[in-house]
Amino acid sequence: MDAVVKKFVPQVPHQPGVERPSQAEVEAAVRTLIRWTGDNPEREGLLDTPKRVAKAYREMFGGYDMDPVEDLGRTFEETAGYDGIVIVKDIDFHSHCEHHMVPIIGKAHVGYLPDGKVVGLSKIIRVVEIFARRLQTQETMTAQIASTIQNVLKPRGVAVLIEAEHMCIAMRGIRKQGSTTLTSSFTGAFEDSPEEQARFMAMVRNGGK
Ligand SMILES: Nc1nc2c(ncn2[C@@H]2O[C@H](COP(=O)(O)OP(=O)(O)OP(=O)(O)O)[C@@H](O)[C@H]2O)c(=O)[nH]1
Ligand SMILES: [Zn+2]
Repeated sequence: MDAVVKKFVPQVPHQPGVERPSQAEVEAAVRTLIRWTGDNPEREGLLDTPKRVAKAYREMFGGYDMDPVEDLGRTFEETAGYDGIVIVKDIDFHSHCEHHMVPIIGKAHVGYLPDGKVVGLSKIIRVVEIFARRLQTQETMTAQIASTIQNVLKPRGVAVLIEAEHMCIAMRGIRKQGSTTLTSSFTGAFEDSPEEQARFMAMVRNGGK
């Protein structure tokens, strides 16, 4: 995990060298997929579907047009000296697996140890959203959230735990419902300290009780 975190460079909105197709090209591609299912794209109920799918894709994959660095740039230093752990837990997300382009549905838990400044809590949620709204593996998404917060906010450490169900496992292939995949990424003080990791995990599990 460490190697992934160190290699990651916050991504520019579009992948370099990728040019977006035209609306007509996307709609034609959706008509092709409809024919691949065995249905008829010319029947009435499917006539507007290519347009709807193109619009839905722009929304579900809107993370390529968003920059997490911007959101994390707005910080506050007036915290009355608070330097304890901050955790935003149970952040629901929907992503899509990069292998099958079907949903990954889960929750992210993100914690950090401030170093003189904190960030708006909604910005942590936005970072999760931005990486979720891209084609992903769960491991990559976990590492991207941790390393982006570490690199931009520069706290003493970041902890990310993601638990998710992959529809490519539930709906097709092995067709196993209800399995949950857990991934975690730790940077800074969390990376070096099993006690800090355990404290994060306990607070996520028990809400700090
Ligand atoms: N590591 C990892 N694997 C994932 C993730 N999402 C899906 N996968 C797996 O990616 C693998 C792709 O395997 P392949 O053998 O290339 O593709 P496939 O023939 O469709 O595989 P099956 O799903 O086993 O039918 C599968 O084992 C999926 O379960 C993820 O987020 N992380
Ligand atoms: Zn998949």
